[in-house]
Amino acid sequence: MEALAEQEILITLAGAGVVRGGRKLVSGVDLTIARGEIVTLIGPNGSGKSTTAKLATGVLKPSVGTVTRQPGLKIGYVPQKLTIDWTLPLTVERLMTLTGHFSASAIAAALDAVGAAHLLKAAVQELSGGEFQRVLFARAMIRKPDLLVLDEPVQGVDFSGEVALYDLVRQIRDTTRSGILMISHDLHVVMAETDTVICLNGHVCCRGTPTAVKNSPEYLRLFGERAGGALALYQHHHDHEHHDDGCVVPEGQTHDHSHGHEGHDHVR
Ligand SMILES: Nc1ncnc2c1ncn2[C@@H]1O[C@H](COP(=O)(O)OP(=O)(O)OP(=O)(O)O)[C@@H](O)[C@H]1O
Repeated sequence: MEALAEQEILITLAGAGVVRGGRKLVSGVDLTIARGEIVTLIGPNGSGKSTTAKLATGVLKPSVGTVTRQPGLKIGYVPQKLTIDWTLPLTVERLMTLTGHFSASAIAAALDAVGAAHLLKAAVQELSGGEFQRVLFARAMIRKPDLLVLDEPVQGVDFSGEVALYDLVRQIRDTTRSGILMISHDLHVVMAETDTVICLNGHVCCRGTPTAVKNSPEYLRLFGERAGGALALYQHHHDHEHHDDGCVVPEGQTHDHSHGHEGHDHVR
């Protein structure tokens, strides 16, 4: 992340809370999301992750505190579940146009950006979990959002698919410079590239970099027994270089703009 003064803040929640039927669903939430920042919400079931995301996106209004969004902010949303009539045939191409009219070239570009260009004519019913998530990413990104909200992006995806999807999230952040708000329903796995983890338990229990949260007494108190004291960080290191368009430079070729990357492993 850039220095604080240079950050373009997209959304600010200040002391925000939601009360329903006299009950506080979530309270006292302070958070900002800046352009190019990845913020991940974690917490047990019912701790207020979805409610906080809804406050940020404007689906819910705060009962207490304030929520400020940059004027004209465009938000792309990747839902946790999509209600589809699985008995009706539906191609990826058609799914992309269900919620808006987009040109064939815009659809092709959005699918290409998530590595799913070849799936244009595929039946949605026949996609793997990881392919389906990629198509949902493309569907959210086709509007070129300033902020992408991902509700459990790796749900129903096996480990190698999970690694690839986290890579894709990082790549989307790097290429589009959108802000990313991620809800992780898995308590213990957070993308290491997350700039800020916010751990909720009806209120903000702790926050910081993944490493800071992993070591914080509040996190250990909240999840210690179940988590075995470990917040697993998915990490990405490079031993390859990228062209300016993000493509990997083939082995044996050189690229002027060295990224200074070292080592390549995926750890979680
Ligand atoms: N519209 C609503 N009216 C009343 N209570 C609600 C409403 N929406 C959510 N809640 C309650 O608010 C609390 C926070 O819910 P929320 O969905 O934000 O949690 P979460 O952390 O996203 O949970 P999960 O991991 O289970 O999805 C829960 O106790 C939930 O039952």
